[in-house]
Amino acid sequence: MRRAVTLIYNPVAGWRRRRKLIEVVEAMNRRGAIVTLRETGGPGDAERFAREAAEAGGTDIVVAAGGDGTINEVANGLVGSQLPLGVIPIGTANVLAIEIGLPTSSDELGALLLEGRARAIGAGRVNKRFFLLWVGAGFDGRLVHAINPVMKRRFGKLAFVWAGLRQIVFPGGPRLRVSDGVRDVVCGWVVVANACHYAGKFRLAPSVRFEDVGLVTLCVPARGRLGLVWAMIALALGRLERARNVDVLRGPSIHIADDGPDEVDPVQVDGDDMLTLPVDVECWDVSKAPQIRLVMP
Ligand SMILES: Nc1ncnc2c1ncn2[C@@H]1O[C@H](COP(=O)(O)OP(=O)(O)OP(=O)(O)O)[C@@H](O)[C@H]1O
Repeated sequence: MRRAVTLIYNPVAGWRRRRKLIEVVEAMNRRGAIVTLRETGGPGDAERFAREAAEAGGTDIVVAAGGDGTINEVANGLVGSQLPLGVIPIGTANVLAIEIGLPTSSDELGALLLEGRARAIGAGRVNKRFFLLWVGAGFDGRLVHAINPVMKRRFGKLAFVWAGLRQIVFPGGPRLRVSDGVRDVVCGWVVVANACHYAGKFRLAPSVRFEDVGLVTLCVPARGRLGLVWAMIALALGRLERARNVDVLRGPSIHIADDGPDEVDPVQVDGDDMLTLPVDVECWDVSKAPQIRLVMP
């Protein structure tokens, strides 16, 4: 059983879910764990805290308490160490928690973090940075870039809906060129997925299982209003991956670039506005080192 827990907490993640965090910490304390809390003050802190915990030693697990962006940072900080990564999902969308089926009961989650098995997971790398869920450009890169953090904190998922509607009403995103070395596709929205779920419980890529090796790249034509509305409906129905006008690439390395005039095109990584085009994405399966070890049910 793990006893020494480093808890990296993002106080601005999520939407009124602090109660959940307290309950899980209490559940771990009841089982004899000693929890050291580190609160982030801005982007980059979670990754640095995780790296410091790994270098200092004396901790059995590093737990990310926040949303998918915080988990991404902690995972990147732990890469190369043998320390397991645990998750307390208190973010806005919490897609990783849905994907791996984390228990919703705080007591069960506390027990899992201390006693659950840590498994090496397949992931992806984008411009040498690890991601667990997806990399997106075009429609969702712009959407995440446009989200106002104050609105997100205040209105939670509604902030995404609002930003999405704005993208649909005022379309005109970049033309993207996506290549896996074999095929070259031009589209308006691309998502490279290591997970099935997307933006909550939507099933973006039903053929992907988080536990399995491999990335799936969906190239969606959506640029104009009608195309975007169609893509949202297909996403809501879980049909995007199988739609006839969506090109699906399964190669292990993907290059994404702007096909139009020079613009700065934002790229979302695990739901955070993190990079700009062009990007190189590669599959990082469990046979490669270093690894990320995640505590999963
Ligand atoms: N004290 C802070 N002030 C402002 N931003 C912070 C602070 N600490 C961390 N951040 C940044 O907050 C961003 C959002 O965090 P995170 O993704 O975990 O939450 P979320 O967006 O609410 O959840 P989700 O990704 O599940 O929708 C991250 O990019 C992180 O770097």
